[in-house]
Amino acid sequence: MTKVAPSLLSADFCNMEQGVRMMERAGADYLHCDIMDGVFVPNISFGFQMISRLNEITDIPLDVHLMIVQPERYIERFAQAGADFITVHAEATDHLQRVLKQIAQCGKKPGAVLNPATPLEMVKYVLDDVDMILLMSVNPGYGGQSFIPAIMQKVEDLRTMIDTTGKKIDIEVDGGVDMKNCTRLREAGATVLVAGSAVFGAEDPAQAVRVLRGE
Ligand SMILES: O=C(CO)[C@@H](O)[C@H](O)COP(=O)(O)O
Ligand SMILES: [Fe+2]
Repeated sequence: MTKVAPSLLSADFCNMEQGVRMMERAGADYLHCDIMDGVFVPNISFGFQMISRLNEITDIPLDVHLMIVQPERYIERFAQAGADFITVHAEATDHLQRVLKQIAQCGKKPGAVLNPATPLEMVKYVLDDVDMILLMSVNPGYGGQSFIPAIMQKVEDLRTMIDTTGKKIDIEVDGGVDMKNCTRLREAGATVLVAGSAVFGAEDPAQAVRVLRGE
């Protein structure tokens, strides 16, 4: 079944716990935590301390999306802070396979992330090393952007690539996911949908989560 990971980037940063409780009530499967360093992306969000506190206050698995250069420098710190999934951008490291191994060695679930213009070839030879591939459907850095339509085909192509190997790897899609494109995304093969504005901006977040999940 499709999982929904609301992005805390769309929560009120002065009331983060309230945002977490709202997502617990809404039935979120994961909490998506966007870590931005102001170098890989033109924005700065939050870091270890936030992950650590989130881990203390909730049982929902933390899906930590690292938008930082040379993520290998900080894997242990995010693992210790309580991340469950750690995803790293293929564009941000020269040694993707090594970083994915490092995440697994820390006992966490590794994922590779591709920006919209990055070809699927970049993950073709690391499929043994991931639990998840995250396809960005906006250029990373901000919430509330519009879904790039070409990514629908990319999801289909990645599903074919994964299925031909027989491996069980989640396809997560992040950026501009909403009620209008979620059905097609699930049909294309997405298994985890990240949604910031579509859930936090909804009148009824629980209903939004159900629609995104296809219930
Ligand atoms: O990683 C990112 C942005 O860089 C995302 O996780 C956004 O935070 C998703 O927000 P919406 O596009 O769903 O509003
Ligand atoms: Fe994200």
